[in-house]
Amino acid sequence: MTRLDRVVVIGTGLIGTSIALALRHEGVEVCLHDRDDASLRLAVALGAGIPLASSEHTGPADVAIIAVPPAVAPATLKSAQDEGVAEVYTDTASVKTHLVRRAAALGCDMTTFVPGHPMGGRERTGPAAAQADLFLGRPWALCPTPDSTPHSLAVVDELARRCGGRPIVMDAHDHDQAVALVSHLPHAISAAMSARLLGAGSHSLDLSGQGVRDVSRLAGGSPAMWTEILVQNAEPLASVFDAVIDDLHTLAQALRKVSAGDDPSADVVRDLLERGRAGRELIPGKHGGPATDYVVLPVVIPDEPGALARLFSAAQESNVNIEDVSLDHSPGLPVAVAHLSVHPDSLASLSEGLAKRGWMVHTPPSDR
Ligand SMILES: NC(=O)C1=CN([C@@H]2O[C@H](COP(=O)(O)OP(=O)(O)OC[C@H]3O[C@@H](n4cnc5c(N)ncnc54)[C@H](O)[C@@H]3O)[C@@H](O)[C@H]2O)C=CC1
Ligand SMILES: O=C(O)C(=O)Cc1ccc(O)cc1
Repeated sequence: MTRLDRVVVIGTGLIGTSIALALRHEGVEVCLHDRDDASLRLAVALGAGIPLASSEHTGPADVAIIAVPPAVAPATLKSAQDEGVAEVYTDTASVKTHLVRRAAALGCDMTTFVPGHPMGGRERTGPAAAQADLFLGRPWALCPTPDSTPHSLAVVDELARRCGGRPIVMDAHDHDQAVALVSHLPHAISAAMSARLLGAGSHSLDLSGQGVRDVSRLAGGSPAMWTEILVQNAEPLASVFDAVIDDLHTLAQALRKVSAGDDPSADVVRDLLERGRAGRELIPGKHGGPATDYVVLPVVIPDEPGALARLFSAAQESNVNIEDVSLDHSPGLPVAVAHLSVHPDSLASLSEGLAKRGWMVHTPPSDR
């Protein structure tokens, strides 16, 4: 097994601290560094490791992880290598071709460097949002350069696995094309949709339900960091945008025709919705297999302490495993709606079990 006894994390924000916490759980010794003292102190207080500056070790660590914003990642790598903090280096930046080009131009040692990208994250930044299980079951792209040694790749592969991730080795160019579609496009669409809300009056915003919350989640990310990401992946991203704009343009045209009385144009609308549903079904589940299509059972619950606990225990008495749960609650109302996600085979037992125990359930129709 590849040795991973001591690591250095540079950049103790969301990603760096999450990696550090995951490695601490594995018993790995972690030294931390951040240019911002407050971030470093919080990461230390969370148990992510000890400050690099106070470490008694003088020799290089097994691997250093550069988890800083994309624009400063190449220069941070260069100074870490100049100081000899580790034998092997990786990073977590969301775009790879730009980083590799800049790192080579700065004279970084490309033999000990294996660019990486863990595909786990959230829309919050900083160590306070860090989670040890952020990468559990998530893909972790490894994009070795032509110069990266097999030993360097083996060390970074081991690092990703010890954090619970699934390493996938790929070329930096292919990586950037892929993330343009599956990561950067969703973020930009979330921002574009949410930006529309700026002009909306409160009479519109008051009607906000789960749909607008779901689609706007990513727009909550850091505009500064995401500008760096989108700008670094400009070409692949612009091409994906063109395709989406084509779809939306066709949709707008069809809607105008329908509104002018051309009923058959509704087929164009349906076609996009059908393709959308089919595309969504292709997204692999968290653990790489086909996505499990859970069904959601809405249950009305009183807005009072202990209501959720009673609901869960009723589900347990019905012998049903709840896979996920979300709550919809309108301010001022004495009730909320708990959406319980369960395996389709369990829906009937859960629905009957809860109804029998006095809960108000709304069994969904089988298809819409
Ligand atoms: N946010 C996300 O969900 C994901 C982000 N990434 C990538 O991971 C990297 C880090 O992102 P986050 O942790 O979200 O950002 P963050 O803003 O939470 O953390 C970045 C940290 O880097 C520190 N930093 C900045 N310049 C530095 C320097 N020169 N030397 C030392 N520390 C420095 C900052 O003080 C901050 O604590 C980015 O490159 C991002 O593209 C990758 C996967 C997911
Ligand atoms: O919030 C989410 O769902 C994400 O997908 C997070 C994310 C953000 C940036 C990345 O480079 C990779 C993953």
